[in-house]
Amino acid sequence: MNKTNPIGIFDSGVGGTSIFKEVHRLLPLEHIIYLADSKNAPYGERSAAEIMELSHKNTSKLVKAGCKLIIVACNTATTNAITYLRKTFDVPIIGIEPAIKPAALNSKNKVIGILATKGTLSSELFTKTSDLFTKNIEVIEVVGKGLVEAIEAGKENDPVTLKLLEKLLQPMLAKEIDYLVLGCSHYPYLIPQLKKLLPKKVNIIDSGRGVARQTKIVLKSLDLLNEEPQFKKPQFYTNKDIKVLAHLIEAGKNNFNVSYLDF
Ligand SMILES: N[C@@H](CCC(=O)O)C(=O)O
Repeated sequence: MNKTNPIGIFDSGVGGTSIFKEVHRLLPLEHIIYLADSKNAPYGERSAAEIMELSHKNTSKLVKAGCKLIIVACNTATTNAITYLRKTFDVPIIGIEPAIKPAALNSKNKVIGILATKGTLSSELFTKTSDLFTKNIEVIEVVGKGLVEAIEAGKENDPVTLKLLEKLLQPMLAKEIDYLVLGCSHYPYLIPQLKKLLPKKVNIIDSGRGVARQTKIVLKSLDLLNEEPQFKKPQFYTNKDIKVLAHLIEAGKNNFNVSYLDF
């Protein structure tokens, strides 16, 4: 494998672009190929077998494109399929999991909230991690049903989305959480709306920076970090609508390529 080969990132849709941004910020010399499987979103309501099959399809495409490392920028795909992917593909694979550990360690109230998909919250991997770090912590888990669809449709500011968000936060507000963990890579796109609905003392955390840092560590350890200037623009592919994706990554302002691809 060559240092100049691309990093491959996939998500069930546009949400993983929140992870892409952190990776691109930390590793600007890396060429990145991003797959948005928006046609099959949301993954969170699918069975573990379906999530594995879709994750296999996406990883296979990125491996065939010569990617030197794959980032599963989707909590639902990571928690349901990463063990299988690592067994199946001979390429380093980095996943994303809800940042429960820092929330649990830093919570003063000892009550934290986690907003994620049904697929993530019901996965074995999530349950194991959560049990490990939340011994003396109350965890209020809420399935963000409907939020991925809203973001995929570019409706973050729609009154229906805001009402839904308000309803989803109710159980967490009632228990006075002081940390909200965003356990889905789509949700960082709702941070401005969440800030308006939550008291100031509530810290909102996601896993984007951690994934970027981990990517750098792994590439360095394998001597695969690209150190040469590189002129290839990050390449995004979607199998649905390019408009929302282009808007989220500000493709007009940034020098990014967005194309339609049937995959
Ligand atoms: N990006 C989402 C995928 C959710 C979905 O498609 O339901 C995640 O991190 O879980």
